[in-house]
Amino acid sequence: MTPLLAAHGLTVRYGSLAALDGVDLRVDHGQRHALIGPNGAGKTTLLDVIAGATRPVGGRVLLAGRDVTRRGPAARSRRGVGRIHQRPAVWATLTVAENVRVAALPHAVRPGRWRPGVARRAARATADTLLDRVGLHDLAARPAGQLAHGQRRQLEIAMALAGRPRLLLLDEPAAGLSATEVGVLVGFLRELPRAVAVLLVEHRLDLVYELCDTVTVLRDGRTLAAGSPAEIRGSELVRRAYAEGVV
Ligand SMILES: Nc1ncnc2c1ncn2[C@@H]1O[C@H](COP(=O)(O)OP(=O)(O)OP(=O)(O)O)[C@@H](O)[C@H]1O
Repeated sequence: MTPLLAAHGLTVRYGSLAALDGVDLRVDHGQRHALIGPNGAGKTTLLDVIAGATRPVGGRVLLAGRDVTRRGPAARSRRGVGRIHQRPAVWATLTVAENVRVAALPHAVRPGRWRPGVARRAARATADTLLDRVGLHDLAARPAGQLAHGQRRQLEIAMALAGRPRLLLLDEPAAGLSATEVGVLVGFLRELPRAVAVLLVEHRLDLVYELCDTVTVLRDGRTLAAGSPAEIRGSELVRRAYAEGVV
């Protein structure tokens, strides 16, 4: 079956540094795939390339078999790529509900059927549902800038889901969250429908092993290992890479 995401030979250079050096990655429909590795391994750069925010100097990105290497972030989003960032990116002066509605609007009606009133109503309904799901319904009227970090994280996830992604890129979603908030996040991610595949960058290996069925380990811009959580957990190569300098 054609994979949802296929990346071949991705290379990104910053001066003499190869942030990515010929990386291959495959994510299947509905998969929970983790990307781990020491600091500076290239994990965020790989998400950037998949999201279309960074153009590689070599390699190709295919989404459901289509080459999108030359397409920007908006085109990737239309093709089903959603993303949350290391630092939650929300519009601080808009309310929580408005943030999700704005994110939902371009996806609210099918292309060619655009009518402003219909789209606005659909976006409003999507926002209501998603704010319920992430537990922010009671804060819907609050400016997003007033939210605590963990709440912003939930809001950004709701905004990403408003784009109806088939592939959700999550960059360290647990960073800066309290233990309770991590529990909420994990519960939420476990309940995500399988129609959404997840590519998760996370330093907390307990979360990786709990949430993911496949793990790819990067180091110095290259793939060090890939396999099931059990295989990665048992890998001496991975253990050494982590012992030598991580997190
Ligand atoms: N815009 C940039 N300009 C120059 N170097 C960069 C840039 N972005 C990333 N790098 C370098 O590329 C390498 C890979 O960085 P990247 O952020 O992808 O790593 P990472 O695995 O996500 O690390 P971390 O776990 O610390 O977030 C690092 O050496 C980093 O310093």
